[in-house]
Amino acid sequence: MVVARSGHCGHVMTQCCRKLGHQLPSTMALAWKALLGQVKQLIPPLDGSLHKGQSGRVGVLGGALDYTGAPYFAAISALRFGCDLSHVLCSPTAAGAIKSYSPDLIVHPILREDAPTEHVSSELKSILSRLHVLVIGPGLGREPYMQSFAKIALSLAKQQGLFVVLDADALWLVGQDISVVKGYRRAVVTPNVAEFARLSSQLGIDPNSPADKRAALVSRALGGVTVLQKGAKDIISVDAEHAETVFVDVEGGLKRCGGQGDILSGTVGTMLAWAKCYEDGVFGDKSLPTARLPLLAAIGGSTVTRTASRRAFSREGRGVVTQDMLSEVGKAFAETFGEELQGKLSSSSEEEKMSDVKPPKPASSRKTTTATAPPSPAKQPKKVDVHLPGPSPRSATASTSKPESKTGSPLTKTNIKAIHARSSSSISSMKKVLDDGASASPSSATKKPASTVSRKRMATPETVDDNASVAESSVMGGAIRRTEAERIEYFKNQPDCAELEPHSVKCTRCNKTVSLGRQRPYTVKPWETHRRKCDQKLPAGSVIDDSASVVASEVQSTAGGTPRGPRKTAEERKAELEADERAEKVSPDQALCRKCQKWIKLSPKSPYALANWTKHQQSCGDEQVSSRVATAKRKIALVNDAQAKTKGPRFVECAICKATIELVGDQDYTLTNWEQHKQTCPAPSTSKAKGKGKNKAALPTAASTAATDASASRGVKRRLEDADLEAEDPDAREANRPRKEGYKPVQKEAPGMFGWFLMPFKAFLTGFKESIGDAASPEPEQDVDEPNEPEDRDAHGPGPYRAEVAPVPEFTRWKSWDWSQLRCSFRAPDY
Ligand SMILES: NC(=O)C1=CN([C@@H]2O[C@H](COP(=O)(O)OP(=O)(O)OC[C@H]3O[C@@H](n4cnc5c(N)ncnc54)[C@H](OP(=O)(O)O)[C@@H]3O)[C@@H](O)[C@H]2O)[C@@H](O)CC1
Ligand SMILES: Nc1ncnc2c1ncn2[C@@H]1O[C@H](COP(=O)(O)OP(=O)(O)OP(=O)(O)O)[C@@H](O)[C@H]1O
Repeated sequence: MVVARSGHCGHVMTQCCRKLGHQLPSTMALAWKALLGQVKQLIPPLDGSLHKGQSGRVGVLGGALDYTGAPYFAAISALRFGCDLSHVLCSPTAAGAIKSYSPDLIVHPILREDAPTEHVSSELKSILSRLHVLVIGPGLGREPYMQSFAKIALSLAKQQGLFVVLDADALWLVGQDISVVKGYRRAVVTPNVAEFARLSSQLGIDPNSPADKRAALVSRALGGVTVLQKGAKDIISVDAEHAETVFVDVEGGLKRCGGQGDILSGTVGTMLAWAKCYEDGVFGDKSLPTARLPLLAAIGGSTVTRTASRRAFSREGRGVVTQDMLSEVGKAFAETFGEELQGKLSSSSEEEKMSDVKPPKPASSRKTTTATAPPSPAKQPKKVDVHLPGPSPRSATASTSKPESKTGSPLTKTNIKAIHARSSSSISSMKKVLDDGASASPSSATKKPASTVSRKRMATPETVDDNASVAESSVMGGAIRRTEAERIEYFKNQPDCAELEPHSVKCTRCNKTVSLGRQRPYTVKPWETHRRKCDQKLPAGSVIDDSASVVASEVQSTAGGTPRGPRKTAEERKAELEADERAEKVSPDQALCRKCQKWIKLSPKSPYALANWTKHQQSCGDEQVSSRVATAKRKIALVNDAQAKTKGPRFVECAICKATIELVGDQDYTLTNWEQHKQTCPAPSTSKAKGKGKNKAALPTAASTAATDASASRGVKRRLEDADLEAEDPDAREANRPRKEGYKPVQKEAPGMFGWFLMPFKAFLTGFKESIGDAASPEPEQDVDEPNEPEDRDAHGPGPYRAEVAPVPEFTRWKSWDWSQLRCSFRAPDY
């Protein structure tokens, strides 16, 4: 492993060759571990706390007639790596095959060669809005229509701020038009040898430049896009404000069967999906700067993919195929990041499961010949005993009662030292990591699982990091001791501190006095603990560690937060609230949210307190949650709109004038244009259609609209077309219609005395006959509008489907009733 990192004004390069294994200077090993530790911070906890989708929703765009394996490999490896949902967006020519490979994949055959671009675009937009990352390229091919859809998808992904991986034929697209990705730093390109050579020459990179610097040059030429140059060693480089290059030469398999690059794109994709969740605050502490997330994701994906390749090759040797790698991905993950991150239940059954994750057999007992894969000590599975990544502040807080962080890293004093070795700011270079790491003894860095001793220690502020700086503790729970003067200085630099006393300090944020303990003056730990709690109570966007950490400020800038300066006065808060466009009305103790029209209570104590408001805006502005409900409501409105003949998320066809109205807006089913059209349509209202003859045929019923809704855009046939309605009695569907002139009331004689007596029994019999008739009616089903496919119902929720009532049998049928039929009809159905 070689890690190089350079700033603009200097160049720091440290070599750490993993091939030397135990001979490595401990500092080098620690550098790699520190890097992996940062990667680990992107791994979501596997403790049941997250719901479906929060561990990543990955999309793979690719798959045409020739290539069905590539998108499958990418999408399934994303799942095997640990994402929750994996979608494939492909051509219908590939969809059937991909679906048949795995029921775990969600396959959207939307890239139809003959489909209007705007329809595909609208469908892409809808799907992309549900993803965390889009991998473009595996099996994409170079047919113009696939390339053009890929271009649209990339542009939509950029609009939505998605992370993207560009692989295989998507790199062809990039080569044709560099501007599609230039400057988009949430992209990772993963060229193989041939693709890299092509891309470099397209970008005008000097072919005589040093081979290990070319990835950086490509990254720079692409405006800071992360480059993962695949090869005997993977070179991962980003060259933007800060330049960083990481060489991953973790041992891979010896066979280069096709599809391994697709696996890599899937694993990097999942890491990026996690990065998105991390960035959104779903888990973790947001301490990693956004700018580094693609690089870290690439390191994680590359390391695990190569390890999976090695494991599969160890099993199968020359006969290895890419499919063999799939079952190794999870194990390679455990090998890379530690088994505890692969998920552990407390039950013994689960321990059995985890015991499957065995290190490969010693070389002598491996299937592969030792001649082709001679194992060296360094090539033994890497056992990550040291957990360098800092637990999130939350986990660290929790550690008093629970010795392991959320991500499972045991918190020992050794670890804390090692954790401290990790750079806490983007200014600090890998050199700092190495220097710090050097001070930690290698033996201590490689042993000691979490012990009760360390747990106990963790619980005692004095013995742990009562003096750690906020930057250090928030990032890694560091442990350094400071003099009293330094501690006082530390408090002075805290923007939320007031009324500092040796054993107490006031938090201006919550107005509480925080006790600093009696043991030592100006102890930092209790204050930090308080701050973390205080931070958690406030929305994530405003939880900014403004203690001068560049990391924090970078995170803050990406989270769109504003730094917390000195406490604002009521006047200032009022001004801020009034200037906030999202607030329609403002009063000292409440504000009306323009978006959801709810009054948000501020604080009864302090006027114009902003915490609740900010909190509300976060959830109200949460596209994922609220917009889905709103979209569903708009869709239902459209489904029940008789004037909407066919409809999709981005268009409606008017049943009257047959015009197709484009639904323009950020969200699907934005009905503004449609409502406008209804106002101006030649025969706009439903009432006109009713009974007047000329327009009525154009209006399908709500029921038929519902039945055809989701299928309409997908070309599924509709049953009740206009023609059917025309044939029907025009009045047949009106509930209350006036009697016509020809109406004659039914003439019936009044029953006699005995008749009155029998009446209830007759009524009962009639009802009974009818119900039997319904149940046993041998009539075949007639022209029943099939409800939407179950898939559609699942996707869009229940709609107003038409209830079909079987025709009531005639009395003649009752007369010739065969009781044996009755018995049959009541038999439980034979499934
Ligand atoms: N099962 C499936 O469905 C799979 C589908 N796949 C999909 O296929 C599509 C095309 O992808 P591709 O990489 O095969 O490019 P392609 O244009 O055929 O290669 C052009 C020429 O470049 C060279 N060359 C390639 N790689 C090289 C290397 N690493 N190192 C050195 N040279 C290398 C080599 O030329 P040579 O020099 O050997 O003549 C090769 O003939 C893409 O969509 C991909 O996703 C694959 O993922 C595999 C599994
Ligand atoms: N010589 C090598 N030794 C070890 N690992 C390698 C070597 N070359 C590539 N790899 C690894 O194999 C994986 C796929 O790289 P490769 O160059 O085969 O991609 P690709 O050609 O795009 O694959 P695909 O066949 O899916 O298109 C990467 O993880 C890479 O690290």
